[in-house]
Amino acid sequence: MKQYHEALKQVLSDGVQTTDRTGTGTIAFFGMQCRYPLAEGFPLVTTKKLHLRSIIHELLWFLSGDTNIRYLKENGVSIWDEWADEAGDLGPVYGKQWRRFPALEPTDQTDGDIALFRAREIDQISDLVEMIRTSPDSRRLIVSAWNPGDVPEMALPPCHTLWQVRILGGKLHLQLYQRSADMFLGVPFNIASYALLAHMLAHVTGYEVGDFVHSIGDAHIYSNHFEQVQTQLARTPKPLPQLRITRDVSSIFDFQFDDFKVIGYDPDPAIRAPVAV
Ligand SMILES: Nc1nc(=O)c2c([nH]1)NC[C@@H]1CN(c3ccc(C(=O)N[C@@H](CCC(=O)O)C(=O)O)cc3)CN21
Ligand SMILES: O=c1ccn([C@H]2C[C@H](O)[C@@H](COP(=O)(O)O)O2)c(=O)[nH]1
Repeated sequence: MKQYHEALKQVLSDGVQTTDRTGTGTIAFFGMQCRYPLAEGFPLVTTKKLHLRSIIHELLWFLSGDTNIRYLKENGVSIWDEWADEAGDLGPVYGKQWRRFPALEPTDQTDGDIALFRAREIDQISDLVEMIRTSPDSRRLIVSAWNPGDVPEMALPPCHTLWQVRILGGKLHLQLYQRSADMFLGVPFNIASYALLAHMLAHVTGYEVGDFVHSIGDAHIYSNHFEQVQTQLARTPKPLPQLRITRDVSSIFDFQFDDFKVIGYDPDPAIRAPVAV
């Protein structure tokens, strides 16, 4: 995970102090890209202990189309608690947009001089897997969580905004555009989550895993994470663990928590930090 350490160092050295929505204050650097060749190992940060459990459950929850934190809570995952309402709802966030992106289809009917449209929902994940199978040379393999019409209804507008898959040389590559990145708390989760997604997609479509490319808009370190970042940067990254999918799964929606094993993860101790809400 040298790339992640380099990214933290770049924010510290080239970033600019700024205010932000949460009132915490950050050092921010705009526009960066890191590449993680997934064949070299699973990109799980080793210089602090990460809960892969939370990461796996969160991804399965996105893929199921759920936007209520009930499933996460039942599985001991608390990372979304601060943003949910009393009923546990987050509004039309990732799960909704990935699986049921709202769209309007024109009809040839009218009501007086008003044109009538039919409401439909686009399952971007099913469509993506289908497109990988039928047009593997496509440059249009895109999933968007950013839906301007729904943003006002969301507890938090999507940070991981849009991602693209590309099949090249028998390998499945995945690039994420993340508009806003909490480099200390969120980013280690985001890297592992999208690397896991690339493994899952490669598994169900029969490709080798290629690179995970992480493109970031606003890369920031919160002012109450500076000490933690120094502690982490003083540690030396260890060899990466390996991810094994232990069952032959044919649908992207059939994965279960127990299908994933991480071998050889030997992290340094966890580093606690407050999350900016
Ligand atoms: N400011 C901020 N940063 C984020 O990373 C973030 C948000 N807000 N809002 C929505 C989600 C929630 N995410 C979170 C929230 C908390 C942790 C966190 O506290 N991580 C701890 C412990 C995690 C655990 O319980 O497993 C860590 O040490 O990594 C991580 C990601 C990522 N996102
Ligand atoms: O997956 C995630 C989700 C959220 N974040 C961080 C990035 C920012 O620190 C906040 C969101 O605040 P905005 O004002 O909406 O940008 O959450 C993350 O890093 N990863």
